[in-house]
Amino acid sequence: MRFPSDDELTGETDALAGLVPTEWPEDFRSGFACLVGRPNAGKSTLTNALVGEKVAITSGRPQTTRHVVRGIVHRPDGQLVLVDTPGLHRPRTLLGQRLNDLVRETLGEVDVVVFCLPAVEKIGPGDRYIARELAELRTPVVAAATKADTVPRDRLAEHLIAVDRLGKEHREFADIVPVSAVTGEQVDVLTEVLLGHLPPGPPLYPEGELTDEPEQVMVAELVREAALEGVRDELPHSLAVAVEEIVERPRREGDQRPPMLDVHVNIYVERDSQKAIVIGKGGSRLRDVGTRARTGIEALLGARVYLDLHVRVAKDWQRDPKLLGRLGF
Ligand SMILES: Nc1nc2c(ncn2[C@@H]2O[C@H](COP(=O)(O)OP(=O)(O)OP(=O)(O)O)[C@@H](O)[C@H]2O)c(=O)[nH]1
Repeated sequence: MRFPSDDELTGETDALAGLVPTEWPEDFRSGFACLVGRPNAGKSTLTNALVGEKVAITSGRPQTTRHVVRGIVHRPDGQLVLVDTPGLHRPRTLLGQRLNDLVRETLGEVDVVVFCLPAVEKIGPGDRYIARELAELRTPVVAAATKADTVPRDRLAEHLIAVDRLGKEHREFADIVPVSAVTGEQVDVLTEVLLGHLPPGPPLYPEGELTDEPEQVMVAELVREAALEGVRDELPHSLAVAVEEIVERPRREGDQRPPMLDVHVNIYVERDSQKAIVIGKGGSRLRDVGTRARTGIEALLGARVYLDLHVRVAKDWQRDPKLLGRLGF
């Protein structure tokens, strides 16, 4: 009963293929950035657009940072490492408080913060709360007017003015960049702006490296994404996912097919009504969730997967320190 190593999954023997380069241009810059913004602000989509491909996994390498790396942007003149921050929320629950401590710590340690403010929505109390928090930091903050493709130019201009005003009310933004992660418009500009905020230094990761997020976290996230699809508004923060076990099935000698993994996952919700939403009529929605998540997990792990999903009601899981610990908070 063990989780197969990366080597076994990819068939690669040289896990360190592509070492960190020993030579780099004199004016090379490298460092860390964090994307923040209220839920649905476009952080994940923008991360993928900046990295240029869907984040892939690699592991078994010491981390340069204590933080979870979401993606790495490689450019001839610099390297930008995007690290994860859990959502920045008003601390209403224990989860909120813990997240916020973690968020503050992370934000204080990166070189630049990207504050995502979607152009489709008016700036609201949630954004102001984050702006106030960011004003406490010394880290430069770049405001990204995300989802710029969704509004006409005049609305975008109004949004940019509102973003500028928000900065002036709290702490002026180092830059304001409209960007669309979907059309790719201005993604390069944003990358350039962010690189400009990094200190001079050597590349931190080998070229080709995209992220070193542990498999279990990535698997949990794929399930969470699938489970929230279409019901994000109803269950935004009431759903947590824990990967209980990933077990490789024994194989007959000489079997050339990819390994078969049993992946056991619990989805936690807070109320029976939420459980019903996740499961759907006669279990139809949960089956779809499973199919979607399984496809992603198979691509991620390079293995065939049997995905076993259980939806459990854990009343007030957000306030239960033991359960929070198990869920990785
Ligand atoms: N049209 C358009 N839609 C976008 C863009 N970026 C994100 N979206 C959509 O906006 C929704 C939310 O995007 P996410 O990237 O998941 O947002 P997030 O900030 O990571 O959300 P949380 O995980 O809830 O914090 C998704 O449906 C995306 O497809 C964009 O540039 N243009």
